[in-house]
Amino acid sequence: MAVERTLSIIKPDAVAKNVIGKIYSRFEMNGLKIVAARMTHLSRIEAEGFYAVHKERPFFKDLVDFMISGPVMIQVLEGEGAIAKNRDLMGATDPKKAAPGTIRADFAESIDANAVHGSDAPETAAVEIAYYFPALNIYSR
Ligand SMILES: Nc1ncnc2c1ncn2[C@@H]1O[C@H](COP(=O)(O)OP(=O)(O)OP(=O)(O)O)[C@@H](O)[C@H]1O
Repeated sequence: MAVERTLSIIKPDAVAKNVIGKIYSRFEMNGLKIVAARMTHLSRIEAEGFYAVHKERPFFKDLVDFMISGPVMIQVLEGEGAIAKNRDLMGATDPKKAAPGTIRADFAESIDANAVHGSDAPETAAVEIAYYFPALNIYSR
């Protein structure tokens, strides 16, 4: 399987719960390396731009309001099959439907406050990584 990179965001609910380290452990224990990371408090413009594909969806305003409600931790994960592996570790979007042992089953409260984001395909991973990290700030390992 090819080595890939994917964009991960630990959302405001999980940052507020103080579980960044626990989530990072899951990445590391499953062969995903953190090759770039940054804590930030997104502006409304940044969050709207990031989720632009969802702008016609009924939940768009709530999603943006939530993403700017507190600091987030944004990272690039690298590893074999990193995109699918991260999605597996995250679990289903709705934590009530997420498999036991996944990040969302263990740390998320609701479909809005669902602890993490992860890119869903190579094309979106490339766009999302470029959105938050200039290439020169990512270290190959
Ligand atoms: N029906 C919904 N009601 C409220 N919020 C929703 C709903 N569907 C999705 N969302 C929110 O919008 C985010 C993006 O939706 P998407 O369908 O891309 O989910 P995802 O791919 O599982 O999650 P993410 O893109 O955050 O990794 C979700 O993580 C969730 O927080």
